[in-house]
Amino acid sequence: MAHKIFIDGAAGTTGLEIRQRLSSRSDLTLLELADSERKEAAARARVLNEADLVILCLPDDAAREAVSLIENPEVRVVDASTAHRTAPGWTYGFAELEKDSSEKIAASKRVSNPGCWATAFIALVRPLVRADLLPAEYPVAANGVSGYSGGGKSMIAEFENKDGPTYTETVVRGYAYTLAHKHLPEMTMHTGLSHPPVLAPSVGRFYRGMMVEVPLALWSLPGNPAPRDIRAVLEEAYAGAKLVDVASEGPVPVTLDAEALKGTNALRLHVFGNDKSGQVRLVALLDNLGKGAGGAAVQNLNIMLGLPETEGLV
Ligand SMILES: NC(=O)C1=CN([C@@H]2O[C@H](COP(=O)(O)OP(=O)(O)OC[C@H]3O[C@@H](n4cnc5c(N)ncnc54)[C@H](OP(=O)(O)O)[C@@H]3O)[C@@H](O)[C@H]2O)C=CC1
Ligand SMILES: CC(=O)N[C@@H](CCC(=O)OP(=O)(O)O)C(=O)O
Repeated sequence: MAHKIFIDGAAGTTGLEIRQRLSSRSDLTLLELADSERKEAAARARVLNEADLVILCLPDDAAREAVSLIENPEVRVVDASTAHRTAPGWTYGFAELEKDSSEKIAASKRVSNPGCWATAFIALVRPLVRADLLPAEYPVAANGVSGYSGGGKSMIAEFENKDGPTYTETVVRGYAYTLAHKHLPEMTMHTGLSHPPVLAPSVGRFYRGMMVEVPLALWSLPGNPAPRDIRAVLEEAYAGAKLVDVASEGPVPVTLDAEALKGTNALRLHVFGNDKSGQVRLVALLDNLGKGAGGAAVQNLNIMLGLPETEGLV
């Protein structure tokens, strides 16, 4: 029998993406609410408790509320918001991260979907911390640019709705100058770093796609690792993964495009190094709505329901 799935927040940016990925699948039945009911707690509570698995594509407070409305102990949850990414009792839904991540996701009733900046950063840094190439105390920084769909409907309106009150002509803008970006807690916890990284994000005038960079001065690390040591650790960490790969060491590209993986569920890691200067630039490319949100949520759903990990994805 088909598994019953409810997407709470199905009319939002992430919800629509996920709906699109699931709607043609014959192994799933989507439970849906009429537009007039989609924000009514009683109607949501009914379908939240009827489903085998729910995906929350809501602002953080509404995601917490949705979890509180679930009384049926059989219902399984994938939360795409920031609300539960470091919460006890929740499994971090990054299937490729640790050798047993997929197994833990499969066994869990509560799975939090990683943030898009966090996905890129953790993918690059966690294997290096685990291999002791990067000491947990090391002061790591990261920068990058995301498409504006990363900010959901309100940011999409800022960039697209010419007649709206928040419209902007901006091409690239930095943000998070409070040094308190909402992904920092998960970035710290799930890499094993002792301190939050310094994150310098920006958003650009393109809909989807992102590029995140972690520059490292290898000469300052214990044991003076070479760029090839960093590459070897990352290649080993993601060997066999279908959605994450380390770009092969070929001719160094002149430029990289933040939109390179838009429309895909892939996460590609690049290692650019210079042996003489003892420096590397680690770069992750992904689609914020793919492996950065909807793609990862569908991957987690597949794993939790015992379906092939990449069903409906590649
Ligand atoms: N966009 C992205 O790239 C990513 C987003 N996420 C996370 O996914 C979640 C959704 O984000 P996103 O899709 O971008 O945001 P959107 O603003 O595009 O969508 C949120 C949806 O939730 C609906 N909603 C708000 N409050 C309630 C409520 N109380 N009950 C039911 N529905 C409600 C909104 O309704 P209405 O349409 O009326 O406004 C909207 O449709 C967020 O937590 C976000 O942080 C995670 C990774 C990446
Ligand atoms: C461009 C932009 O504003 N992006 C959002 C993150 C999008 C995202 O992935 O946030 P969650 O995963 O936490 O929902 C931001 O940096 O706040």
